[in-house]
Amino acid sequence: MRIQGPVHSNVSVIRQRIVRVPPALCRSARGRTCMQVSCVAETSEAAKQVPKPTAGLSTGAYVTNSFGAGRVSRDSVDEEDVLELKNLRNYLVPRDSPFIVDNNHGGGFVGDRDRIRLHTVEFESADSAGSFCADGMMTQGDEDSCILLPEWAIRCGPRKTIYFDPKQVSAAVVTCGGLCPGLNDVVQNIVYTLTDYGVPEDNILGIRYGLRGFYERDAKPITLTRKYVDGIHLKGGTMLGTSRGGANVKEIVRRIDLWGLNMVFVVGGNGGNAAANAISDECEAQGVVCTVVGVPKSIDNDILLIDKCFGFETAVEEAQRALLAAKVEASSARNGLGLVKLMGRQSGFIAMQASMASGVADVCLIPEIPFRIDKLINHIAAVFEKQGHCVVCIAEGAGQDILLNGAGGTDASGNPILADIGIFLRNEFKKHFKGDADIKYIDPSYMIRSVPTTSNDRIYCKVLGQGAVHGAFAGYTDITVGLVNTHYVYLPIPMIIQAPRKVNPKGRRWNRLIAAIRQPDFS
Ligand SMILES: Nc1ncnc2c1ncn2[C@@H]1O[C@H](COP(=O)(O)OP(=O)(O)OP(=O)(O)O)[C@@H](O)[C@H]1O
Ligand SMILES: O=P(O)(O)OC[C@H]1O[C@](O)(CO)[C@@H](O)[C@@H]1O
Repeated sequence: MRIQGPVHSNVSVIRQRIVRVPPALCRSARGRTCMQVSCVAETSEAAKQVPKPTAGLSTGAYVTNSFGAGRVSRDSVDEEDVLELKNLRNYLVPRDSPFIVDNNHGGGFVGDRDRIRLHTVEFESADSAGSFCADGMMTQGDEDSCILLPEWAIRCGPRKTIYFDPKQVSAAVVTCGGLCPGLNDVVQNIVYTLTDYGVPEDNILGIRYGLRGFYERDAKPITLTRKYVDGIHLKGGTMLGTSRGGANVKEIVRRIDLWGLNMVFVVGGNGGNAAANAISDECEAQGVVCTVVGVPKSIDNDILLIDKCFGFETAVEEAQRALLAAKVEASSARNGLGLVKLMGRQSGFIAMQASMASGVADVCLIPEIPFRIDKLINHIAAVFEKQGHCVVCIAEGAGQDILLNGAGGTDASGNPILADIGIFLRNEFKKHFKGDADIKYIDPSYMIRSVPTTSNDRIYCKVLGQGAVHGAFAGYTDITVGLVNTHYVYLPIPMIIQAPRKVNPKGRRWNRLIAAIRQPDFS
């Protein structure tokens, strides 16, 4: 549907204002400055200086910084202390959900004001581990990048009132970026849920080979019927195909308009969600009424706020197998050194979790924490001394600063092309230990991300696929769906794409690992 003039989505006005946050919120960040939200020191004098909410800004309402938001008061939470979502409801006609006849199979519905708490831990003091940025999220893995968040996020799920006539829906599904276990599962469940609502099968398009498939002549979209997607979850990869680059947003929106699409589902990572956001903005600018919903996919697990991305658990399962193989090889040789390189361009979640899960890693190196080769080699020598062999796990993005000839440049999507730290380390180890160590190097990267999902991930993908469609029928746009604090929520895309999520070097998870493997500081 096209309307005259730009679409002004029915989002309540977001007030661009930087606030001084009252002391209660700064308990864990005493005296520090949070990014874009200045925290007031915890003194009564400072407390007096906290400005009163201005007219129109009700107590407990939230105020935004770049996109995140700072709570005004913990004690006066009201409906507005929530991560707001854009919607197109002003341009759509509300109607009953088709599932209302049997009360959604007896299971009931989710209300628009159902919400999930974002701040779940109450810390005793600023000394408690993880207390810094307790009421927000860190975008850079360091303390200065803390962005405060409101108290609540809107709950994901089916609504009693929907804003599209299912018979009039024309939808498209696209997968983009690198592979990740579960892509097919998500596509399948989007198709199943759309047709459950009553969307005609002929009206569901699968876009081929990523975003370029919207407009490239040699990759025509396919029609996604239930039969077509039956059983695709048993295979790895994506039956739609994927690619990097090719995000010509104007051209994409031209096709959306031409084909009369009113729902677009983008299954992608930080890049794919940035594309979804750009498409949503362009639709708005061109007056094209089309809801754009992201499903966050990242084998690196680097999406802000989301507990874990789909496919990540499967990836860890596969990755730890490589570590187990390295252990067998290493422990069968005198001074055996098993070196495993895992994916993780900017975030070391796979390496950290696989190291922890395997129980065999002696060293784990991740992009977030710099290391010195001499210190690393000294430690490996000490491990040889103690147990006769050593297993080292390294994320591909680790140690880029020490590589003499970085690969440089960017891929078609603008992601940095990394130099191969695995090969580099193997050569350094060979140079140093000469014949005194038996080095086995394993790089299972593409094997890990090409497998089908484990059962937990399969279930997760089902919920995400269903949730994405429920969100679209609810009239929301520019949203993504994910698990946050173990509940399913809708999040505004601009909030999650501010930066890739990183391992917190001072967080409990990393701390647990280095304590378990007795890893010293290599910096
Ligand atoms: N800022 C952006 N605006 C519009 N499109 C973008 C933007 N960033 C990336 N894209 C597009 O989104 C698509 C996916 O991006 P990218 O290749 O970076 O993978 P991703 O979605 O981040 O997944 P992965 O985690 O596998 O890297 C590409 O087609 C890319 O051109
Ligand atoms: O070789 P490709 O397909 O560009 O993907 C490699 C990248 O994709 C990811 O799997 C996900 O972003 C990274 O870990 C990795 O660096």
